[in-house]
Amino acid sequence: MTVLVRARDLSGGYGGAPAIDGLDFTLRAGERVGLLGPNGGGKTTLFRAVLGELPVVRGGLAVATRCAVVPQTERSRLDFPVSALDVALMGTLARLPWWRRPGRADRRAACEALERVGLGAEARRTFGELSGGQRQRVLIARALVQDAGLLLLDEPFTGLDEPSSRRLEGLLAELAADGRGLLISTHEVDQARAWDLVLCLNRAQIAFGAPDEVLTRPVLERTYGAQVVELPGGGRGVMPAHHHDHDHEPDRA
Ligand SMILES: Nc1ncnc2c1ncn2[C@@H]1O[C@H](COP(=O)(O)OP(=O)(O)OP(=O)(O)O)[C@@H](O)[C@H]1O
Repeated sequence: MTVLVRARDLSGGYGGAPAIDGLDFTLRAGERVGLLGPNGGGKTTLFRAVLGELPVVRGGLAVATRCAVVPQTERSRLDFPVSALDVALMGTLARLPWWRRPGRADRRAACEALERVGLGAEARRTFGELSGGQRQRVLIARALVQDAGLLLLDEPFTGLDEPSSRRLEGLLAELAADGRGLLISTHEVDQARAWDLVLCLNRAQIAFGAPDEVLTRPVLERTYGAQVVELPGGGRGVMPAHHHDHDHEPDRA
């Protein structure tokens, strides 16, 4: 399969110590790669490197396709009176010269993308009135209109209920089957199990490979520090960083 992203000993950051250090991975067309890491682990920084927004300090990063970001909908402005179609149509702006307004063909492409994500009937609805899962799918439609071969999804399952999550998972599987690459950031271990490959990142690359091989207790503990806990009733959880970060001294008797 075509290689879309290849990182070799990649390090980059914001001028001080590297925020990502020594990354080695390959993402091919048709693959869904989960990007797992704690707060501040470098997930957003890696996205920015892939988008070409961050100078590479060391190593190499080759990106062989157009990329589009699918942001968290919580961070999107929800009080604009824009329709789902308007948001999808924004995807055409990346392709148009600055002096051209979107035309009929662009509107058709935006409508088709909304159909593709199962929201053809919601095109006229106000973006902010849609459910979280629907907004996420509109933002995916926008990325499809950008004709992106690689989608960078920033914690797309945050705040979604179970049916919306299943539906989104199904859509991501279809997009991968179409030959797109997906890089999907998440805090959640169980979410990462759903993907073809997982990249564990805590500034340095901790592991990269199939979920069964990668998501072991030692790897998770190195990814999250000491934050992996056994859950009552079985399974493992990762404590959110703010529950036990260094800001709080342990109680002393
Ligand atoms: N614009 C910036 N300038 C300087 N340092 C930055 C900048 N953005 C991020 N950093 C630093 O780079 C490191 C990695 O941050 P990054 O946002 O990539 O992590 P993340 O995994 O996306 O975290 P989160 O899950 O909380 O979004 C952090 O130490 C952060 O403080």
